[in-house]
Amino acid sequence: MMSSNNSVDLLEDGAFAASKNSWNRYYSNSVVQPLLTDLYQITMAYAYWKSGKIDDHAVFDLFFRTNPFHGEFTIFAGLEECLKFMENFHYSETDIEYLKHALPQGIEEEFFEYLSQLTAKDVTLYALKEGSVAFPRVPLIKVAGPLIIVQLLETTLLTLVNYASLMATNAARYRMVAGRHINLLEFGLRRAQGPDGGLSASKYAYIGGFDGTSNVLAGKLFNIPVKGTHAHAYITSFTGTQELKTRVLAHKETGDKRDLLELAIEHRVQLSKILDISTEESSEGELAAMVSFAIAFPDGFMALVDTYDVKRSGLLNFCAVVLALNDQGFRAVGIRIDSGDLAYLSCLARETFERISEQFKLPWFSKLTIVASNDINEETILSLNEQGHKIDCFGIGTHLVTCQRQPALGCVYKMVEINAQPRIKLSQDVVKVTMPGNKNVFRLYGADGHALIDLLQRVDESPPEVGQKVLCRHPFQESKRAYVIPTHVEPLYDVYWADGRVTQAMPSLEEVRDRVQNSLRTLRQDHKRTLNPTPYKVAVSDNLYNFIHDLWLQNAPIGELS
Ligand SMILES: Nc1ncnc2c1ncn2[C@@H]1O[C@H](COP(=O)(O)OP(=O)(O)OP(=O)(O)O)[C@@H](O)[C@H]1O
Ligand SMILES: O=P(O)(O)OC[C@H]1O[C@H](OP(=O)(O)OP(=O)(O)O)[C@H](O)[C@@H]1O
Ligand SMILES: O=C(O)c1cccnc1
Ligand SMILES: [Mg+2]
Repeated sequence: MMSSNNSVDLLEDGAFAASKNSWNRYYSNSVVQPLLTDLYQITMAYAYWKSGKIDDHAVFDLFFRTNPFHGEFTIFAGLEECLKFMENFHYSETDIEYLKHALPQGIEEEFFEYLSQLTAKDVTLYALKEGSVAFPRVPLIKVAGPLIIVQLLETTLLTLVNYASLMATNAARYRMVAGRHINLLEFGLRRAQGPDGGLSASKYAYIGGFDGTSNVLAGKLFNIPVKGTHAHAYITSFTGTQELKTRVLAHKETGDKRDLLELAIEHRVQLSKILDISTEESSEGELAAMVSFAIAFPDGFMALVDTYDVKRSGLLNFCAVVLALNDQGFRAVGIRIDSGDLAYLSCLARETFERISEQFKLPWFSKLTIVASNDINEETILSLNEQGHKIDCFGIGTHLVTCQRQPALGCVYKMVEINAQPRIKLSQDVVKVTMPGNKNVFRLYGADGHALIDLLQRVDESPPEVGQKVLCRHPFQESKRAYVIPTHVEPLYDVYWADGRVTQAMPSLEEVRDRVQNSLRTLRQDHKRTLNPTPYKVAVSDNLYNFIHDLWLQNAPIGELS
């Protein structure tokens, strides 16, 4: 397998270890700026300003209502990017010029002066830890501060959290079905929703549990391992062995030079008898391509074997080149299969490797890596697992990065309090009713150590205590209640932004990636299974329950029957 460090077998050591530097700390996506918002945020800002609401203090919750992919959990991601946005929040001179032109005529000049001085310094942002599992209705982020600025943050925060969390969740689901020991590579850039979608996909796939990406810029910016093989074009660019300009490869230790093509042809004759495949059927162009690729990367030789016919051509040519490389002291890495029945072909390839391994007394030959790609999704992996396969690594693009099964996570940003007065948004649809007021969230753990329930409380309530009975209520169904005696209580919020600066040391991407797996481990298996998972409970305290329902009654108009 190839990497940016081509002298290293990447499947062994993983990352682009040459540089421990991450550009990520300095990289801030220049598209993420205050004008990356919906026009209505700015028109509202003017109307708030004009109506004297400049000193109003608001609290907004950012949350989703249903888990994606018919699952019962979501991975929260995107927080670091939100904080970078808060840090850089400032309208430039050209932004103001543009707004003067784009907003309706008649806007007072003083408003533009106000905007030009506006920053996020008076805002406080609370959030769950990036990479932790999260559930519907629990605010992932809570933002408090002057109404105008807090409102102006809405769209940008949502765009930073929605796709990031969806993507990290998708990746974590692929990791769950693939199991811990399979390598997962993200190959989606060409299919992603534009360049920014592609870059975000690589970052959040890694956080969600992928091992690397083919996206080189993501590798540089986020210090994610970059990995890859080659395309069919490399094979089809050769029509015959006469096209090989270089055939010589020096022995890795002795420096003794041999013609790699000649060695490969000799081995191919021998192998054709062992494997009972005629050399007539195998492609000369494919052999030439493999020999030339092996000469370019003798330590990381990896080849696509499905360009013509896996059984009759690709595998035979590949194994011949691997034996030729072995003559010259090099150990190949493996194959990629990109079409056909991946279960059958991977078993066939493994069997072939095992036979050769035994015949030539080369134990490592049986362990050559088998990479599979081609429109793979969660269901394909589950089905391959059921059938039995010998794949070591999946290369996944389209379904992963476009989140084909559910292309958006419906995070929303709702006002829950203004000037210390709670606000509730009513709806015919009960799941759309907001949870009013400034709230805190606690995760309560059960006797077996698993997370049992998330409990929302009003901020002025005292937190639940270990060993003390807590009444947990369904937010909308009066009869649904339970007592919980937690063995551990985890407050879910930390303050991440206050007094104009980031208030926590930000974890590295690796740490966030580890948190995803650790956090998922706290969930019971039945919440995580693919088919009909059990919903995780999100409850409110008795106090919050009564508060919501009193407010609901106060705000719901009484109808008249006639
Ligand atoms: N054993 C298998 N079980 C379930 N799904 C599989 C298996 N093998 C491959 N698949 C999936 O089946 C689909 C096959 O794709 P498709 O019908 O395009 O065939 P193909 O092999 O790519 O053919 P072509 O060579 O013509 O491109 C892919 O999505 C692939 O991931
Ligand atoms: O299938 P995905 O999950 O998106 O993975 C990435 C795909 O991109 C590459 O080829 P491409 O699809 O461009 O061409 P191909 O279909 O002819 O292989 C690769 O060979 C994979 O098939
Ligand atoms: O390196 C690969 O094999 C690769 C990269 C991108 C897309 N498909 C395959
Ligand atoms: Mg394809």
